[in-house]
Amino acid sequence: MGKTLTQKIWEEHLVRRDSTGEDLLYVDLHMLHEVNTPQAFDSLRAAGRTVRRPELTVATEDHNTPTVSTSRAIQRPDALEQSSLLRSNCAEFGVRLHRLGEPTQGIVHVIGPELGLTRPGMTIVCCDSHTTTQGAFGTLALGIGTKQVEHVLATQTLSIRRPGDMAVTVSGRLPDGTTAKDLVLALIAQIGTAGGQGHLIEYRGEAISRMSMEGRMTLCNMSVEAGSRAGVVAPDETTFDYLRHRPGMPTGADWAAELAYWRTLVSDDDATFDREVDIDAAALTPYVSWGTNPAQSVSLDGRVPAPTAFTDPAERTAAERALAYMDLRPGQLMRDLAVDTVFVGSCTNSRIEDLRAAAAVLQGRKVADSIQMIIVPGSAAVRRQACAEGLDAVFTAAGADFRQAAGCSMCAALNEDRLRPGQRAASTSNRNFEGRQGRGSRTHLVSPAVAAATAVAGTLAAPTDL
Ligand SMILES: CC(C)[C@H](C(=O)O)[C@@H](O)C(=O)O
Ligand code: SF4
Repeated sequence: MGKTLTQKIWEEHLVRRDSTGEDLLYVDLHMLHEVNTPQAFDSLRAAGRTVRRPELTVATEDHNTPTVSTSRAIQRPDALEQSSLLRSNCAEFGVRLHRLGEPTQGIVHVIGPELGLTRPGMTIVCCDSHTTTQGAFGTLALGIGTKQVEHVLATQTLSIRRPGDMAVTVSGRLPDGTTAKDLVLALIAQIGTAGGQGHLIEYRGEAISRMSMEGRMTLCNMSVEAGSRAGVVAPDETTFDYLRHRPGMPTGADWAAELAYWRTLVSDDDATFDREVDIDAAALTPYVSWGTNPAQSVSLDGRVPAPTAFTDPAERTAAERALAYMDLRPGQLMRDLAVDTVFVGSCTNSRIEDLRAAAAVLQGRKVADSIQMIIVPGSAAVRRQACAEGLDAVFTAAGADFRQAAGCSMCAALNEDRLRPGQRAASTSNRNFEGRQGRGSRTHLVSPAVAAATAVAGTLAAPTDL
């Protein structure tokens, strides 16, 4: 019987299978950031162990770091402690750390691909749920917890039960102005936040083949918001073109050999999936979230739903609670909702293509007086590229605040960038949970183009509304 892409990668990395059904997988790349890691290093030290493969372990500073300047000190004492522990732990155990201020620093899921660390067929783990992002390269990229981080540090292996395979086939083409972000919000609205639970999602179909690497990363990034352990896209010419000139890529015959292997990383025609979902790309429109989980999303053309529209009692209760928290009434037009803040950033949408999309809308326009717009690059390299293309001038002329330093920023409000209680944001991030962008904050998840159009209009808007 044929194999799926994830089966192929899994088998290639299988060290052994134990009697309980747990598999021990070899890990090709272990990524770290300041959150969730101090305890793992403490336990490692207490057990008298070292990092088994420091050269396959890479760290960056992203969650707690300031964005106004690379030289600003971290303000929150606990965040400062976490960050200094990452620095001392990396120094002690010989792990390469991409520090704030270095040209290679950035959000962990943004720098992996950028630095050529992420390659098809690899297993990648990181102490962060959105590690799924890197599945866009045909890698098995999994988020892990602190206990597992310690295990991987010590052994370079991960103990894990194999999830099922799920195919999401997106046929047809996305209409102009509808992006990977809209697709993934529509998908999660359709299948729910548990729709991918117990599965690894493979995205396939014409719309995926036509999608840029940035778009595929956005899609795979939010796979975890559908409850899935990972999202993957089979590598193709788009992937190879993205990787060809990355640092450390092989050249000549070695590149040809890599390519030949990477081309085998596709699901066989007769491979079977445990669950299949089909989506018609042509029927999609820009999507926005109205509630407090990503599944509570509708078309921008739509209205805030009434809780009575949900037949499932749990969903109805969740909708009631979300409307109260978000201060919304059933029937309100999404386009009528005014926001205070627009945030373009996060590992979902902070890459160069996202910044270009925002700049294309802001070009020759002004951010509304009522709005604060902040744009935070996903990495120092994205910022340099944006400046080289003159996007910084577009942002500044429009009245947006293009931050100096890369990081997670207002996505999770672990640094100083946060909303005040009751403030409403259009945000290109991936989570709209209660309090996610600061205590009492209200988040509407959107694409970069919708974010920028909203900044100009003052209310949720698409570029075509301007
Ligand atoms: C802090 C980190 C562990 C967390 C995650 O795992 O995703 C964060 O990145 C998030 O997005 O909520
Ligand atoms: S940008 Fe947001 S979602 Fe991504 S890793 Fe940082 S906090 Fe998590």
